[in-house]
Amino acid sequence: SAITSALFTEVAPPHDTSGNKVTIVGVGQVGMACAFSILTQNVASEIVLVDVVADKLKGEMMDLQHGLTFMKNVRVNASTDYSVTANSRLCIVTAGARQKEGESRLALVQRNTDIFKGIIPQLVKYSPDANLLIVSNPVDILTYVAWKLSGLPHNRVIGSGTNLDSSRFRFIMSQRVKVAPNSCHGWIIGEHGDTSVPVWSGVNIAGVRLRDINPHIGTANDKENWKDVHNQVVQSAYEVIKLKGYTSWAIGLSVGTLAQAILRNGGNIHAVSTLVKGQHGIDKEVFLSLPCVLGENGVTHIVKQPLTDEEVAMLQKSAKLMDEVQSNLKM
Ligand SMILES: NC(=O)c1ccc[n+]([C@@H]2O[C@H](COP(=O)([O-])OP(=O)(O)OC[C@H]3O[C@@H](n4cnc5c(N)ncnc54)[C@H](O)[C@@H]3O)[C@@H](O)[C@H]2O)c1
Ligand SMILES: O=C1N[C@](c2ccsc2)(c2cccc(Oc3ccc(F)cc3)n2)CC(O)=C1Sc1ccccc1Cl
Repeated sequence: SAITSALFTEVAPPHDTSGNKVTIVGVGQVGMACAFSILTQNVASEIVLVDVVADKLKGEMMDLQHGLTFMKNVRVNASTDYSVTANSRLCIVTAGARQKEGESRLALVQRNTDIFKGIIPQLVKYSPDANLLIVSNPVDILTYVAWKLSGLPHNRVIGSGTNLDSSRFRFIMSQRVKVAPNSCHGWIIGEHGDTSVPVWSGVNIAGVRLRDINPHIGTANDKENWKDVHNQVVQSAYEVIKLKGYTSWAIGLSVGTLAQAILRNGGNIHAVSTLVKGQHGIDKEVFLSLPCVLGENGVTHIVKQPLTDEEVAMLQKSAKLMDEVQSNLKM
């Protein structure tokens, strides 16, 4: 235009994409909480949104764009066409159908698997070098589905897994001990949701293991009933749903932190869902959460936590059940 030609002398053609591009598929409650978290934590230089509902997609894009003057150099774009996602370094998938009243989790899995058949190949077509971060539920099985549909190496297909479970555990623990949540340490591993596994031997504050103070911690005969902390992790998920109808902010902050570890090649360790065949006696191709080192090549290492026989048995039970569900899926 007359203004831009009066304003600028072009030196070289600008690239149409930036170095730190993140795609988010699904602009529902979770997807937009992830977008806002990534935007405000300055994780990405470009955020691209994809959804099938065009009006909501454009509205969410515009609403974020109108706030960009308050942020550092971030671009926000959106389209129902996956070509807009080209050259993403990280693709986050929050798309999916919600569990219907009385719907079995297996039925939900098949519905979301069918949705993934239209998403995952498109993401890989335009960003073959990207990491995939799966959030949609059931997240462990859908991370397996995404891995199979993508053809990517398993280290680059990650599920948010028990990252949110672990964060809720640490917060509830902090309320008991009355110190900051990020100074309370504990790892929840295994299957995300109702059947996750708290590793009581690792629960510590400043390296002081609570089990060394209370040897019964996490057991039925613990007078302080620390086992209830894990029960509250599950109950609080249902309570938030009952109170506000969905959950968003905690999972959004969790995903923002995982995205930062991956995009900054941070080497940070988080409980995320990864291929656990060969770990803790598991011989099935299933994804469960263990403490993983995260960087730009996805999961680079798995921490070999010493676990009790009971903890190993719970992991193996989840692995068996998930393998059965996966074998019944029409991929
Ligand atoms: N892993 C976790 O810890 C965790 C925590 C909370 C929620 N979740 C899961 O995240 C998912 C999203 O939750 P929500 O509350 O945002 O749901 P939502 O219904 O608000 O949003 C889902 C979005 O996906 C979109 N969508 C549906 N089919 C699509 C397709 N084929 N392509 C692109 N987009 C599509 C919908 O249009 C909608 O905007 C659910 O599966 C939920 O269970 C996981
Ligand atoms: O906080 C959350 N909100 C959820 C949700 C979000 C929108 S609709 C339902 C939610 C809550 C309760 C049960 C529930 O049921 C499912 C259904 C499928 C599934 F694979 C996992 C849980 N889902 C999704 C979800 O995974 C969480 S985290 C969570 C859930 C249960 C126990 C412990 C935790 Cl840490």
